[in-house]
Amino acid sequence: MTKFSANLGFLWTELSLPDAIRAARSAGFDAVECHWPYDTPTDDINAALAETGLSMLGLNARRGDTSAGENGLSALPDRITQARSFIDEAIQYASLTNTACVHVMAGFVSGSQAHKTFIENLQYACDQAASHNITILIEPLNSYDAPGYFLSTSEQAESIITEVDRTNIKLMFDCYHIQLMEGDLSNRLTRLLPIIGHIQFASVPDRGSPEHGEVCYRHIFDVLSKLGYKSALGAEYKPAGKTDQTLGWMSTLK
Ligand SMILES: O=C(O)[C@@H](O)C(=O)CO
Ligand SMILES: [Mg+2]
Repeated sequence: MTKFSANLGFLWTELSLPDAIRAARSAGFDAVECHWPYDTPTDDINAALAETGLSMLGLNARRGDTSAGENGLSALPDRITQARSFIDEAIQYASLTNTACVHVMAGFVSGSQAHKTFIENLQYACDQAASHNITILIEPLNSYDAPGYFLSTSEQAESIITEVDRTNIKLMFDCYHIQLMEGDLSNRLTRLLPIIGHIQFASVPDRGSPEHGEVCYRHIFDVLSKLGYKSALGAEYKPAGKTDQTLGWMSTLK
């Protein structure tokens, strides 16, 4: 039976994070994950997790000045100090909430200096995270939604992971982004499984609930089940309306 994690960056966004955790439990999710939880005290998160019995699978380091369009700082050569302070903050928050993974975002930049900066910041993040048993994730984003984002394909992520050369760095394989950029999801999931730390999904191309669109998630989840993948899959889609009214897929895709 497939397990699902509710991505609270997109689902139940009208609720506070603790109440969204409770809503995810009531809806039958097996775990939760979020984007940027920093306005919520860790005690409130922990109370909701304890009450529901759910665990938090992942959170993101801050992205920088989002009003100026920033989307991560970790590959920006002139922002290393701030990028590392966001990494420290994310690891601290994850450690206090027993969160398994921290997603470190690269940002809008390109070139060899950016590549070097991203590698070194990721090595820093992995070394800080190791003693807390936290895994660092990197996620390729598609170039329709995030044009100019430094990391855009699973192939680039694979070579970065090799170069970072730490045991606690993995790929966040978001089927939505990877279908838009590269396709061939079944073969790619199979080949990349050893370096995958978390999987997310949404319909393609509209990033809605997963029962429609060009990807047959029934097939993808069967592939993962045959591969022995047991971790909860992250439902990271933008609900059309109230989240509770978009969950019909949960019973058919279980
Ligand atoms: O796919 C996404 O957008 C997310 O997983 C994320 O972490 C923020 O960009
Ligand atoms: Mg994602």
